[in-house]
Order: sequence, then C-alpha cells, then structure tokens
Amino acid sequence: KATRETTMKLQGRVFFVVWTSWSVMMAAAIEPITTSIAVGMAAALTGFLATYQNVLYYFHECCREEWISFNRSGLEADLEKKLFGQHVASKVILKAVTGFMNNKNPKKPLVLSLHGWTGTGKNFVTQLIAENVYKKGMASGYVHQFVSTAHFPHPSHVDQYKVQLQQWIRGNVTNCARSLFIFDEMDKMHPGLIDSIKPFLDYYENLDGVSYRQSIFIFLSNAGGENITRIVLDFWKDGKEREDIQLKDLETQVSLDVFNNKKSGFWHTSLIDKNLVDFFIPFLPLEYKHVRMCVLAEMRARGIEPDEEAASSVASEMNYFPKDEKVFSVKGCKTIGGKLDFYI
Ligand SMILES: Nc1ncnc2c1ncn2[C@@H]1O[C@H](COP(=O)(O)OP(=O)(O)OP(=O)(O)O)[C@@H](O)[C@H]1O
Repeated sequence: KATRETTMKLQGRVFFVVWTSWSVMMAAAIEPITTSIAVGMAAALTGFLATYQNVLYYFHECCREEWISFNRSGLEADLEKKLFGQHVASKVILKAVTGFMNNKNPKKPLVLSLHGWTGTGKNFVTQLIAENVYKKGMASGYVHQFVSTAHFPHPSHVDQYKVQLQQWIRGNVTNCARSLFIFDEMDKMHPGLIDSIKPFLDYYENLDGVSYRQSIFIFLSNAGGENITRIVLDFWKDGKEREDIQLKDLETQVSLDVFNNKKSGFWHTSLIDKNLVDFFIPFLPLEYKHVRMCVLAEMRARGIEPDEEAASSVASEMNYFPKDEKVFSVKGCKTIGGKLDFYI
C-alpha cells in the first residue's frame, strides 16, 4: 500500500517536472507569443494533475483528513448504544481517545491496555474506535492487528519476530503517522517482544527521523480478568449497584495483578516501570441481562425483528459462574451467534 501511494505521488511529480521543463525550453526557444501559450498549457496541466491526484485520493485510501478524522460524537453514541455493561471502560475510552485526538502535539503515542474476561467486548470496542477514526474502520490500511498465537507462535523465533515487528511498525508509521496497532492476546506475547516495541511507546520526539507520537497502540488481554470478576462479585454480594463501580476500584488491583503475575506476558517488561501505558481499562464480566442485550443486538444486525422471548431463551442457554451464584456469563457475549441460529 505504501509503495502504491509513493509511486502515485512520484508519477505525478515526475510528470509535472518533465512537462514544466519541456514547456520552459520550448518557451525559450520559440517566439514570445508561443511563450504565453506554453505557460498557459503548463498551468492547465498543473491544474489537471492536482485534480487527478485529488480524484485518486477520493477513491483510494490515503493518510489524509478525508480518510482519517476523529468522530467524537460517533464514538460516544456507539459506546452508549452498542457496548453493554461496560460503563467504566466506555467512560475511560471516550476520555482517552478524545483527549489524544484533539491534542495537536501529543508527547507520546496513546497506549491503552484493555483487560477482562473473555467475550466482554475488548475486540469489539477496538472496532468501534477504528470505525470512528478511520473511514474504512478495521479494513483501513492504517489499522494493524497482531494476534500473539497466530503472528508470533514460536518462542524460539523471538529474535526474528522482534526485527520484523520493529520494521513493520517503523515502515507503517513512516507511511502514516496516524496508525493504529492492536495487539491481541498480549498476555501470551513473549516479554522480549513486548520490550522490543517499548521505544515506540516512549516520549521520544523521533527515532531515526520517525515520530510515533500520533499513533495509537491498543493491547488486549484476559490478564487481570479474575481479579476484576472478584471485585465485581463483591459489589454484587454487598447488594451494591454495578454502575457504582469506578475505575479507581479496579485500576490498581488490575495493574498489580497483570504485571506481578509470572504467567502474564507483561511480567517483568519495562512498560510498567516506564509508565508507558496511559490507561489500564477494565472490562467487567457480563451478566444475564447484558447477554440478552447482545442477542437482541445480533438480531437487529441480521435484519431480524428483535424477539424478546428468543433473546431470553438464548441468554438462558449460556453458562454462568461462580458455581453457586451463577451471575456472570462464562463466555460473555461470545458464541451467541451460533445459539441464535436455533431460535430463528
Ligand atoms: N459488552 C459488550 N457489548 C456488546 N456486545 C458485546 C460485548 N461484549 C461482547 N460483545 C459481542 O460479542 C462479540 C465477541 O466479543 P469480543 O471479541 O469483543 O470479546 P473479547 O473481550 O475481545 O474476548 P476475548 O478476550 O476472548 O478475545 C463481539 O463481536 C460483540 O458482538
């Protein structure tokens, strides 16, 4: 993609230089009357090239405002209407992304670390962010997703992965400063590999001439999920409202759990000591009522008339934990799509 864009730009420039030089030479060589014709033609060609380039940029994604611009109200509405049961994450994400995107001179890239139980919406929210920054959403050439087990499966190849990953990030940020990098299954990523991306997350003005300050890095993991669940369960047992849970009730506990857990990929990485993660964002385990909402949303997404009864049936089919209380969905809102097929 970078090559195509660069080639397009180069072609335009070469064409322009050749044409202008030719016009000037002709103008010098022949009568003054033809000079004005040549100048006129050169001006017309310049206009044509500019229009041609704009038309190209209109149809082909490029690193310009037409394709990359933050829609704050869009993100706010999406978080409110589409993301269920995640009041803490919604609030922090909106604040973090808005603050960063509105800042003309950020001192570092935005680094978000999303934690929580499976199926609670971490990937989903990343998609909502992408859709409200990039016109093409997740399909944008400036959004890059890595899944540890798929992209970096062999611990013995870590040195090779490091080089490839660093080159990939550098190349893509050189091509477009406003790039989004998503690292899924961060807890399964080799600590050495996590450390290798550290320089890009830091406060440097530039590294070898490339500035990473406009980019966004999002880490997703289940690390901390058990602690988050414990805290939410305590709230539930005490008869407190889930909506009264605040970031401060979870943040410290989660970051300690994530970085002190030897099983977590974050263990002993320098991200924490250097304070390079801007926000730790907890995702709460989902309850029956949220699963029901997910089923209704899935029906709407499929163009089916929402059926409350079918939604209750699908939600009831899911498994809930802990064993005695059965409050939280074991798989969150994952797998409801398959279950819904039996009811429609
Ligand atoms: N809180 C939520 N609100 C609305 N829909 C949700 C929510 N959580 C999950 N979903 C739905 O379930 C699907 C799967 O969720 P998602 O992939 O975001 O989970 P995850 O937290 O990333 O899980 P994992 O840790 O296993 O990767 C989403 O595409 C979305 O349709």
